[in-house]
Amino acid sequence: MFSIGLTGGIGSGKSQVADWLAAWGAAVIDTDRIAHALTVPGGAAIEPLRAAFGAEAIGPDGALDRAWMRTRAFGDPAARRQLESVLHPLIDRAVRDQAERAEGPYGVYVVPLLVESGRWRERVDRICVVDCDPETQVRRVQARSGLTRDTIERIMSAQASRADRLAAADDIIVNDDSTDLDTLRRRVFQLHQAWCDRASRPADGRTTHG
Ligand SMILES: CC(C)(COP(=O)(O)OP(=O)(O)OC[C@H]1O[C@@H](n2cnc3c(N)ncnc32)[C@H](O)[C@@H]1O)[C@@H](O)C(=O)NCCC(=O)NCCS
Ligand SMILES: Nc1ncnc2c1ncn2[C@@H]1O[C@H](COP(=O)(O)OP(=O)(O)OP(=O)(O)O)[C@@H](O)[C@H]1O
Repeated sequence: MFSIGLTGGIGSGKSQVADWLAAWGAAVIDTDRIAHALTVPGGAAIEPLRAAFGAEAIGPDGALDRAWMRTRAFGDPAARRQLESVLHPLIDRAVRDQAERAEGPYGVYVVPLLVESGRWRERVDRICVVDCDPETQVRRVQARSGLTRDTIERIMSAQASRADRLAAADDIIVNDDSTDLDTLRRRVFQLHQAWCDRASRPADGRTTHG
């Protein structure tokens, strides 16, 4: 299936873009959602995380204590690597399972750490970056979650720079401070049409008429 890797920094607007693409029929596989599903009570990552980080990592309800883990993961690179070494193989397996069942004109993998991981370039046909200035990222995430500026900046500094992300992009969706939701939706719809068109052509890119 023709596939897009959709990425962008925290608060750039990936989920908003992915929600529209899913509503228009694309097969969306979201690694953030998978990561959340793995860490609910009884999720496949709970016992491995308890073993790696101790009982404190798991809340009284049996779910990952996200605030506890956020403080560790974005305060200490070694803790973040340990968390990723537990979660990323499980996320990868779930992505492959979902991809086998995916149906639609094309597939979209939503991957916050796509540029950072380096493994996605050969797995997707195009990389699409949702681009946003850092100040707008902070403002949006504060409005959405109430996290402090300091925490948001720590998360941003654990991610690829805006320049590195843009350098990896085949397609760019501008979603900066001056972009309202209607404008964003129009930009995303144009790309959706281009991808549907591209996906319906043979792999060598030729179009057959008549
Ligand atoms: C540390 C955790 C518990 C914090 O949970 P919290 O509910 O605060 O954040 P949430 O999971 O909704 O992530 C919000 C955003 O943070 C960023 N982020 C998450 N994990 C990472 C990471 N390892 N490195 C850099 N940025 C990250 C992404 O932009 C993500 O969209 C959580 O982010 C987590 O489990 N991360 C490890 C899994 C992972 O690497 N996920 C990202 C891609 S699959
Ligand atoms: N152009 C826009 N105008 C107004 N609000 C927006 C715009 N783009 C995104 N938002 C809002 O900003 C917040 C962040 O967007 P979204 O959750 O889609 O980002 P994300 O890239 O998925 O973030 P994360 O990496 O944290 O998962 C959301 O509350 C979303 O509704």
